[in-house]
Amino acid sequence: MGSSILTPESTSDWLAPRAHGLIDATVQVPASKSLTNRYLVLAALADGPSRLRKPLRSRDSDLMIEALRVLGAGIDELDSDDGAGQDLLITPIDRSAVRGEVTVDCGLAGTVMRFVPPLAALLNATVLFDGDPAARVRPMAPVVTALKDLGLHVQDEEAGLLPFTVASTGSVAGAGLRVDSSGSSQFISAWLLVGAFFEQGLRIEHVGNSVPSLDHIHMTIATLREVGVQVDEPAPNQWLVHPGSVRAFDVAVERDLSNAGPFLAAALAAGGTVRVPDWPAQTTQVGARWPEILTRMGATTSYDDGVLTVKGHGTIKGIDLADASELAPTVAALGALASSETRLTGIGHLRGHETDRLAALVAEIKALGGDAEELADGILIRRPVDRGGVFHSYEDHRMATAGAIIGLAVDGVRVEDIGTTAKTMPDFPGMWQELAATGGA
Ligand SMILES: O=C(O)C1=C[C@@H](OP(=O)(O)O)[C@@H](O)[C@H](O)C1
Ligand SMILES: C=C(OP(=O)(O)O)C(=O)O
Repeated sequence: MGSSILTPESTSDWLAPRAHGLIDATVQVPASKSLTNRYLVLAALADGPSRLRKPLRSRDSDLMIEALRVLGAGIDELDSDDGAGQDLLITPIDRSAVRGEVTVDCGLAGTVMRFVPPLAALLNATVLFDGDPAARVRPMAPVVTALKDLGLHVQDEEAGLLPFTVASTGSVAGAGLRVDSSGSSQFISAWLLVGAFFEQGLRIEHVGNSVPSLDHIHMTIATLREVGVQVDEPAPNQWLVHPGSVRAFDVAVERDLSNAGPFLAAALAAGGTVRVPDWPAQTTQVGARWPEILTRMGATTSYDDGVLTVKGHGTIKGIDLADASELAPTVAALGALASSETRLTGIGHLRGHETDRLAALVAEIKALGGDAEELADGILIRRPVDRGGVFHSYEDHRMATAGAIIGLAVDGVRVEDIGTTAKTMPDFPGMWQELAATGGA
């Protein structure tokens, strides 16, 4: 009888499709999480209604939408011009209104938990911020310290972690902040996004070890400049936001190049060709690095008429790569299939992402027969995986997609909680099955 009983794990695990032949797929990836959530914040503060064309709709963007609604923004859905998607029309927050006590659910979204508390400082409101149990261990101290340094009343029961309450009258003099952003670039982006609304603007200086994910800070600055906010970088690790306003805007949101990563990586994992249309010619997304990374790992890539094409040729080479930021779990999955070592460095802060990604990757690669170890600021993958088994996702969308990549090439990989991919890609399981089916899965 024992053998016929399904354990809870076996009922909820998702058997990753195994591609037995070359794949040949064209994949439309959803819009960028990072751009969608920046545009949402800026639209909520703009001087008139703004329109986001085909933004991301996923758990992280829906948490941001709900947070901004709770704080007084109007957010309505509209059919896109081509009828093939939805746009969002955002009516900004009336900052003169008195809001009283409200609660914001941050889920597990770093962009919500780091970007929205500074916005609350601009309102006459008392806002309780909380999130998933897994969010309650993500680093938040630099946000709380900065709020206090600006003179706001913050009540945090456990110093520097969610949940906490921010009380503001809505007027902040601004001036200068020193922020330790060695744990996340979001600690800088958060203040850049709202600095123009402080009476004197905002001068921000990073103190501490190096700032990770610098591309995301460049994205914040580029986005601010698009909507008329003046931002200077007087010296490395220093930023100056001039007092001003956000011009209402109408923008088509770029596709998410980080989320394109697992699909492009599939061309190497399974062999074959993957095309991603609507690849921007110019972008601030860190995913712009995919052509270079995948070429170094053995693919050939080409870009023509807005379509990025990646072809795999049956071998995967290990890579030495610094500062891969949110691309790291995808590169690690390829590293776990590669014929030589992969060393990813400059990503120590991934220990504070959705889970401790360094520990999680090492544990899961070892569980499938590979060999890997944590480095002070990254991971080293020594030997590829050689068998299937359960690949735990730790409520982390990028761990789940890493398991799916490995499962394309290795029999019997079962990804625990594939639904966690809804954080940024609600249709991932279906899109992945479709891609794998082109390889005979
Ligand atoms: O600002 C953003 O949109 C993000 C910044 C990065 O955070 P870290 O600096 O914590 O890596 C990135 O990894 C995250 O997925 C999104
Ligand atoms: C680190 C990530 O997310 P977050 O925005 O929650 O920090 C990520 O998406 O890889």
